[in-house]
This record gives sequence, C-alpha cells and structure tokens, in this order.
Amino acid sequence: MEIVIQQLTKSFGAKKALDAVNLHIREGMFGLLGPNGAGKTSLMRIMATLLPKSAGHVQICGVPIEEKMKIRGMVGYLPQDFSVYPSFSVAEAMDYLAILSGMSDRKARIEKIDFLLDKVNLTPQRKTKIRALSGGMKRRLGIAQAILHDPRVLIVDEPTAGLDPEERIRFRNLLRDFSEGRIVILSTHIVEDIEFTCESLAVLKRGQLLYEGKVKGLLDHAQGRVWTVTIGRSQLDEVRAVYPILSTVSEGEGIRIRLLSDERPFTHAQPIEPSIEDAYMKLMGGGA
Ligand SMILES: Nc1ncnc2c1ncn2[C@@H]1O[C@H](COP(=O)(O)OP(=O)(O)OP(=O)(O)O)[C@@H](O)[C@H]1O
Repeated sequence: MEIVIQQLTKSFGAKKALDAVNLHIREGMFGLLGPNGAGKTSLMRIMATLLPKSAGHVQICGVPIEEKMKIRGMVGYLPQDFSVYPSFSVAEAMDYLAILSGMSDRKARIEKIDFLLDKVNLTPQRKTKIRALSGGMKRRLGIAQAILHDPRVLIVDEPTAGLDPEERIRFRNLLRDFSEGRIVILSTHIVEDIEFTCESLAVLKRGQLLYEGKVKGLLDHAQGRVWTVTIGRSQLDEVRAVYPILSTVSEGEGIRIRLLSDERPFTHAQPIEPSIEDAYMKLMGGGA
C-alpha cells in the first residue's frame, strides 16, 4: 500500500501552490507540516480528487488519480471546514451521509453507524444536535463520516486546530488506531501533533518540499546548532538581530534564551539537544 507523487504541480494563475513535489507515502501515519500557504490543503484536495492538478502524477495503491470514482472509494477525507446541518442529530447526520455514500440497506447502515460512533466515542451524543457539539466532538464526527466506506487512505486537514489538550490527545490516538494497516495523512502546522503520532513526514514551504523522511531524521538538521545562554534583558534586541531565537524564559535579573547558530554564539553558551520544533524552525530558516 503506497501513494506515489511525482513532479506534482498546482498553479493558480501565476502562483504555484505546489511546485514539482515528489513524495512516497507508505502504510502508517504520515505528517504534512508547513506554515500557512505551504500547499498542504492543495496537495490533500488533489489526492481526494477534489482539485485538479496542473502537472505531474499521483497514484494511490497503483491507481492513477484520474480514475476518480476508484480513488474516491479508497480515500476518506476530512476537510478543515467540515460541517453538516446543525439541526440534525449526530445519528441523523451520519445516516444522511451514509445514504449519500450509497449505503441503501437501512439495517446495515444502522449497524455501521453504531459501530463508528462507538469507535470515535460519540455514542452518548447519538441524539445530540450538531450545533450543540464541542469542536472536538465535531472533528470526531468528521472522522466517523470520512471512514464510513472503510477507506484504505484517510486524509485529515488540520484536525487539531482549536482543540483543548485533552481532546487533541484523544483525537491523535483515534487516528493512530485507525492507521493500522492503512495510510493516514495528517496535515498540521503544530509540530507536536506530528512528533507524537507520525513515523514519517514531509515539510512544505511555499509549494516546495523541504524535507521528506523519518521524524527523527529531521533532528539532524538542528544537531549541534541549538544553544542556550542567559543574557541581560537589555541585550535581547541586540542578540535577536543576529540569531534566530527559539524561546525565552525569565531567569532572575536575566533571561534564558534558546537560539540557533551554526557555531558557538557566545563563550558561555551551552549546546543542547534539539527538539523537533527546533529542527523545524531551523528548516524554515528562522526562529520565533
Ligand atoms: N483557489 C485558489 N485560488 C488562488 N490561490 C489559491 C487557491 N487555493 C490556494 N491558493 C494559494 O495557494 C497557496 C497554497 O495554499 P494551500 O491552502 O494549499 O496551503 P496550506 O498549506 O494548506 O495553507 P493553510 O494552512 O493556510 O490552509 C497559498 O498561497 C494560497 O493563497
């Protein structure tokens, strides 16, 4: 099971949302990381056959993306702005979406919906109106509808934005469970989401692929280049003008900073192990 993307380009007029992107995505959880406008949504919508590509090739489990109906049978998609009729109850919305996806047998539909609501932990909310659900519950309902047809590939666009920490962890675990024997692609600009769920990732910036590989391999980009040092408060602007600063913490009279530098920036600066977030900032070419 794999997704092969070759020289994929998407142009909107003169703007290239994706610029000759090559990617190889295998079974398990795969992260798509990048700042706003990186091209993540465009890439996901192309894979879900909702947006035509401008050039290049995409194959999902050996099927070219042009075979829309076959691809749609294999792919489940949860868009960033997923919504359903607010006056429907959870069960009514699922039933409606199941009918739309071609499940005509009522008994089979009910069984499937019960199974899925249990899987996403929404059984107690069966009769709750959509408008009364929390953001996290809506997102979990979004997953339930995206997997109604048992897709081999699940694509979720920025699913954890705006969720509280508990709901975020629950949601990540749900995706991880579902990724057994499948491909789950998760786009986010939150590094932590990727760190705790994905084995591999791609980093995009302005339509270009900056990194593809294991999450751990990303750390190599920052190894030996993250330093910590305590400076006087008045020095902060001066230091910031020279080095990308990753974080600052007040410490007595001074301020402890983490910064990026290829060489030891001050004699009393100490090298520290980079985090994935540090490595991402390094790759993006800057700091906070
Ligand atoms: N329909 C469109 N028409 C014109 N430009 C577009 C269109 N859709 C996307 N773009 C542009 O393409 C680029 C990539 O957008 P895309 O939404 O794919 O990025 P993203 O990484 O998902 O960003 P975000 O996290 O903000 O959704 C952006 O510069 C965006 O403005």
